Amino acid sequence: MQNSVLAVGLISGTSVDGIDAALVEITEQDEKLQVRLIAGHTFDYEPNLRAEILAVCAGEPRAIAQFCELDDRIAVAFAQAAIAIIEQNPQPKDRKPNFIGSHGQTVFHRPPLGIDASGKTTLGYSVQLGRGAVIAELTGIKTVSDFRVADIERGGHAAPLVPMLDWLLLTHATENRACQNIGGISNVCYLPASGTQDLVFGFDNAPGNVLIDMATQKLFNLPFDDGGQLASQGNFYLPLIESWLQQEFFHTPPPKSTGRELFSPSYLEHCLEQCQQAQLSNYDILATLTEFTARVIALSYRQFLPKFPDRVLLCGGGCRNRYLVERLRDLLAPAAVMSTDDAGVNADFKEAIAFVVLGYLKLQKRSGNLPSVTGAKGSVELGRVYE
Ligand SMILES: Nc1ncnc2c1ncn2[C@@H]1O[C@H](COP(=O)(O)OP(=O)(O)OP(=O)(O)O)[C@@H](O)[C@H]1O
Ligand SMILES: CC(=O)N[C@H]1[C@@H]2OC[C@@H](O2)[C@@H](O)[C@@H]1O[C@H](C)C(=O)O
Repeated sequence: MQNSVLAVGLISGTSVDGIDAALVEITEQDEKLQVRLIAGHTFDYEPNLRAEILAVCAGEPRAIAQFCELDDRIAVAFAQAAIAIIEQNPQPKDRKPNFIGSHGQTVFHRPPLGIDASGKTTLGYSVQLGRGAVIAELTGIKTVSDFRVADIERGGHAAPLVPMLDWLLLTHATENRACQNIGGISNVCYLPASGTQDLVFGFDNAPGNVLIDMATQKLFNLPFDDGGQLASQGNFYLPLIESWLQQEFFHTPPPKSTGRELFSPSYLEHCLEQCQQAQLSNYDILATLTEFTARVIALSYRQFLPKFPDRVLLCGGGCRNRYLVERLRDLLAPAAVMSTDDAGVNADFKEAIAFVVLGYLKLQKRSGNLPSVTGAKGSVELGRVYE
């Protein structure tokens, strides 16, 4: 049976740089999914809204009423992004999207702590703002949202969730692959050749651009290190990197997830103080933070992946940082390193596409999580539908 749907995927990630919107057509035949990206666009947050999101992410206290107001402001921005991408890309016969899959904006993420000696269970907690009900109301389109809740209820980390898309679209017949997302935070998904769903393995493995971005803003008053050109003018300082690599998170076995709670402004401050004590120039500092990011990724492969991959497929904004990619090529040899663009999945909009696919699975009453990745007790449908 062939089934074709049109949908919009929406996400703002941990970089908080803007809302990624993807207009996508999904076609399914004999359980083989085909995903066509019709259009992708990033809609920048209005600066005041972005500043408020970053303040909440950094743990600044807010009254519950302010928090709810922020939730609705984000939802309105998401709805506007959906409407804009639909209007900018009129479809034949005035075809309208069947649904929106919206991840929202993560502002807090705490992994599950499991069961302690006294028998107390602490489930994870993950807060995404931009409620689906408002998006559905403003767009008039059925919206699937709240994707992380059900996995958390089963004891999982509810992150990363994109490995379902990686498995569906990027598994290779003979090659062991790793999909490496470098967003604000980095996460990896290991796809064994012709592997079944239960053999997929993935986890949040490193900071992504978060430290590099914060340092670029602080030291150079620029939003990010375009192409890695600032870092490429410096020399990295290995003794500091080696000491930073000792951090517990990097040595904790998966399942594991993290966020801006760990790689926070105060984490960066601590790094910067040490760099200044070592008398590094601003260029050296960026080179050191970039090398640190690349080495954490490489270390995680050697420590935790079942096998070293034949090929690494990069996605997320970090794959536009040429210096970082060059360092990864060196550190991940002999694996071939390229972008998911070269394997048929747009590297900038992969996460937005993933939330279309997860929304599609929900509407088909199919499970969306991978317990082998999130550590949940079982497979479960992800998301809540708002009409
Ligand atoms: N040309 C470029 N050169 C260097 N870095 C870039 C470039 N373009 C984007 N980036 C980096 O990518 C970041 C955005 O990446 P992305 O949109 O994948 O993050 P995200 O989706 O917010 O994060 P996450 O995947 O953790 O949720 C920017 O903040 C910037 O650091
Ligand atoms: C809680 C949360 O939003 N986590 C993000 C974050 O950003 C990257 C990494 O950490 C990943 O685990 C996840 O996002 C993507 C979309 C995911 O769930 O696959």
